[in-house]
Amino acid sequence: MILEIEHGALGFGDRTLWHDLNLRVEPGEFLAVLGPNGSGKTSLLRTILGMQRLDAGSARLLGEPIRGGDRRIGYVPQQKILPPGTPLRGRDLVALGVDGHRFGLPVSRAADRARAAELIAEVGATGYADRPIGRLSGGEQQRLRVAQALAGDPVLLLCDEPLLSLDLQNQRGVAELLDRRRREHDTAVVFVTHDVNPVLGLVDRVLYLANGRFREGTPDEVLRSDVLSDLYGTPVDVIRTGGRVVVVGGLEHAHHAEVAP
Ligand SMILES: Nc1ncnc2c1ncn2[C@@H]1O[C@H](COP(=O)(O)OP(=O)(O)OP(=O)(O)O)[C@@H](O)[C@H]1O
Repeated sequence: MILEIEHGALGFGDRTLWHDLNLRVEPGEFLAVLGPNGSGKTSLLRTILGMQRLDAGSARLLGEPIRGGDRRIGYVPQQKILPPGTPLRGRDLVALGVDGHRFGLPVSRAADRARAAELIAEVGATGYADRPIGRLSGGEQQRLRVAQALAGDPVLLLCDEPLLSLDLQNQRGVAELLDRRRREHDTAVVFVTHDVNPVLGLVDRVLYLANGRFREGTPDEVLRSDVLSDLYGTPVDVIRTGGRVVVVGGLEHAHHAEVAP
């Protein structure tokens, strides 16, 4: 098992984000973390990264207590498009992932350069890796961020809304990249998103956070009107149409992007 959270609880002030959270993630598994704004999705990733302590319970990576800065975890943070003037090439961004953690130590530069080139090729970015990163499209920048996250050859990849602001074609491209990684290397993927549709075909299990509670299971087990109505505590309709899932209702809680027009 890659990740195990037992009886996890987290809150801020008198607000509980989630409690009694039991979660196991197996090698190669794709877990989507869903839920409305503020339900604690990013905080869950920060907990797994060791940047946020649980109020109760335990979190383990490969059987050991979570510690910060573990290179066996790759992280694709919430996307920020970099401004055109950013004085960095795509290749530099990836190289930071390769040698950034050994800053100040003698390093084998040639080996690092070769590793960066290998990662860049893995995400299909060789053609533009030497251009200023701020001049690349959102999709191109995102591929390079994924390459950086893969630098430590992670067993677990945490992705926070990695498809945000990408067009459909780029959404598909980045999702396929993550999918290939888990199939070829058995890397587990924990993927935070407000819209499950772009990855619905890849998702093994869903963790749905809302109202200080959660539901966990396959998409068919969780993305159901009765299950989400119970979770939100208000009537919610889950509509499946044209291969998509649309969550309607629970308006004051649901994320706008999940609500049908
Ligand atoms: N360090 C902190 N101190 C106090 N409150 C915090 C802290 N970190 C997060 N919060 C609060 O916890 C709640 C959950 O935040 P989090 O970013 O995990 O939500 P989210 O589900 O990722 O939301 P979104 O979909 O909007 O990104 C928010 O109300 C946030 O303000």
